[in-house]
Amino acid sequence: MSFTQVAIIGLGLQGGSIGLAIQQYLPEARVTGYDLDPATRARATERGLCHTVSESAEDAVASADLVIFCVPPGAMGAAAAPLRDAIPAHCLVSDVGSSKKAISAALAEALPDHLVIPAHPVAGTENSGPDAGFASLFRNRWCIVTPPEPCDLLKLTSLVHFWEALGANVEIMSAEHHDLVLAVTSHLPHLIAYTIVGTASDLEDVTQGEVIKYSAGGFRDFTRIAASDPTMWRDVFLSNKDAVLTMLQRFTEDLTALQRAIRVGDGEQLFDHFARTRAIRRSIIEEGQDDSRPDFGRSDHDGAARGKTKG
Ligand SMILES: NC(=O)c1ccc[n+]([C@@H]2O[C@H](COP(=O)([O-])OP(=O)(O)OC[C@H]3O[C@@H](n4cnc5c(N)ncnc54)[C@H](O)[C@@H]3O)[C@@H](O)[C@H]2O)c1
Ligand SMILES: O=C(O)C(=O)C[C@]1(C(=O)O)C=C[C@@H](O)C=C1
Repeated sequence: MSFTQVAIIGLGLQGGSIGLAIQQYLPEARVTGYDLDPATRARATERGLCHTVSESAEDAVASADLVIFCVPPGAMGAAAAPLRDAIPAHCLVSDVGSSKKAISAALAEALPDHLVIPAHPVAGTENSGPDAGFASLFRNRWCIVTPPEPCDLLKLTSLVHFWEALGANVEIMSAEHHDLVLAVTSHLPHLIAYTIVGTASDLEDVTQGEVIKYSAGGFRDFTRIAASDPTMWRDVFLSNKDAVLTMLQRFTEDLTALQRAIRVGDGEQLFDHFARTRAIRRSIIEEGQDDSRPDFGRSDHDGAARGKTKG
């Protein structure tokens, strides 16, 4: 079974990219959308992110067979609850939230009469809002699906096929496992970037502006990540608190070990550690997951995707 009427709630980076990707890769499907922000709805209409941008969420979902919530993690429940009666009974509900356990619970509570199969496309940029989306965002990227137990196998298969049609490689796992893995591969790196950029900025008083002025490659990479949307990332950390704190504890211990190696002059430990991490980077590139190459997976990127950072 393939979806013929997809409704997207939230028309920023993720919602806009899904809308454009459906129009490009699933031309037989119709896509409707809604965003709480009237300016975003207007811009979504101008950019053609959906076939129809509705003036109410109820209208957007009225004849949907798939509804995807693409709002910040902390807004999922509030966006879904008023739609309990408006979403057709047979319609599958999903989302794209960056954490899964808390969001799955919020959606299940808001929509107790519907089947909710949460998902997380591990694909994004530091940009947000209706100008940020592009059709090829999901190509060659992972999309992690975290079905409830038990789960309607036909609907699960349809959701997997949907993401594959948009170009993603789909992996299925539990919400708990997702949250642990993403805490270390995505959430912690963002926390580190937010910290180092804040620290460097605070140090500006001491260095009279030189930290920012002379910052080259390494720091610039951190500033890209630290420009990510504050609302979304506040919600990510609050909704994946336990896993992030577990990983942060481990990270702090490892950092302290390196700190000690520097203090006692243990060059061998430093060299061994850096050699190991360099090998990890190289294996990522060999697996074709390096997105530092220009236009990787973004060949039909329409230029608007590097839209301004919101927030
Ligand atoms: N940005 C990324 O790199 C990335 C990657 C994967 C998943 N995600 C997840 O995708 C979701 C959306 O992120 P994004 O980057 O597209 O954010 P975004 O800020 O670009 O878009 C979110 C949109 O949701 C709208 N919104 C907020 N509350 C709403 C409500 N109650 N009803 C309708 N619309 C509402 C906002 O007006 C905004 O336009 C988040 O849950 C995030 O965790 C983000
Ligand atoms: O490429 C980036 O800018 C991202 O931060 C994307 C990224 C990630 O950490 O990999 C961010 C959050 C997500 O939920 C998924 C993807």
